[in-house]
Amino acid sequence: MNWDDTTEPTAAERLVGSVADGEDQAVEAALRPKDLDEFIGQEKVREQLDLVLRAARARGATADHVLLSGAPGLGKTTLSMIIAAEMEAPIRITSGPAIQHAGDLAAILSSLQEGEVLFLDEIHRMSRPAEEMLYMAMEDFRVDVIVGKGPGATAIPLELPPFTLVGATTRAGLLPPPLRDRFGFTAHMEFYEPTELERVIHRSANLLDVGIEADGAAEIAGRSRGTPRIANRLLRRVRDYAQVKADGRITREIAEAALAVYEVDARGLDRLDRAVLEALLKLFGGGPVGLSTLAVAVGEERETVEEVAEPFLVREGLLARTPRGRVATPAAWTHLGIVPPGARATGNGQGDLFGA
Ligand SMILES: Nc1ncnc2c1ncn2[C@@H]1O[C@H](COP(=O)(O)OP(=O)(O)OP(=O)(O)O)[C@@H](O)[C@H]1O
Ligand SMILES: [Mg+2]
Repeated sequence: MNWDDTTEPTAAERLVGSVADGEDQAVEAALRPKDLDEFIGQEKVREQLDLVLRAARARGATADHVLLSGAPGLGKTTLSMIIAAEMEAPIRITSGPAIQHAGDLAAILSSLQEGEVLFLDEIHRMSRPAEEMLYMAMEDFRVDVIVGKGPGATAIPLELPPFTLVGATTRAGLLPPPLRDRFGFTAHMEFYEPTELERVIHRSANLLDVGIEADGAAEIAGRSRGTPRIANRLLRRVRDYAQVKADGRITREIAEAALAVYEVDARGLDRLDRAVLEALLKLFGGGPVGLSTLAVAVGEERETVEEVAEPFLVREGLLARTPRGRVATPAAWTHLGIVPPGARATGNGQGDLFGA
């Protein structure tokens, strides 16, 4: 399998997908917190980063290199911009896939100003030669520029001004250890708690000039899969609904009705997630069942089920991957409101869906 591609497979335009779509990109800049105080949640990361940056400022030095790792939409790009803002330094933004040749990187590095923040998104997707050049740049603030080809090629050493590299990756495990080790500080971003997402939603609603009640924000937060990007996206869709179907104000009822239209359920599962779970429960008695069989049952590609639907179901404790196949957890039966076949003899007063 080719793990080089970090984008999710196409489960076309999922409302609960965590990777940014075009609309997200257009509006996200306006919703980004500008400094550490405004950045919600991630308490540990904020506290540690605050120390790193304060200490550097006090020394009048350039901050150490920072690696940000975490799932899409948790705030890595946002934090990189905050780091630059807190250091009152300019920021240069590029990404691993944009750096094909070591020369591309040399050109960027050699044009950095002293103290500048270089944000290297998707750093795990950089080419090998560029990566090796980066090792030296990070450690010694120096690069060797190769001039000429073949036997006549010579390496010309080039001094660089001190800079701060901020690398971001959704897959820290894919980074070669020599690269990982050259970061002075690594921040692991976690999924957000619902109460934190409520604060994200209130803040965004405020910026978008949308009226929202506490209940309404809580309802959206609970369906946002621990991800600010998804919270902001659901907020925009609920806002649309509130404007068209009501007076524009977001209440719990409005949020529920809007998200029912978009088929995002109370735990943030969408149609695909539910289809997978439903097939597992109804057709295979909760499993174990092989991935391929499950995929055929829901009419999707294996990869779509495995990479798009399953990670969240596993994270939520609704599905388990076992050596014998996929298995539903008790929480899955509860969530879909289906009584497991073995449970009817217990006579606990629940409806018997399977006949007497
Ligand atoms: N802690 C936070 N507080 C408030 N808003 C946040 C926070 N983290 C992220 N956001 C919002 O979520 C959106 C996505 O964040 P961002 O682009 O920084 O994610 P990312 O981790 O860089 O994602 P990707 O891996 O796709 O590049 C932004 O609009 C940002 O405003
Ligand atoms: Mg980003």
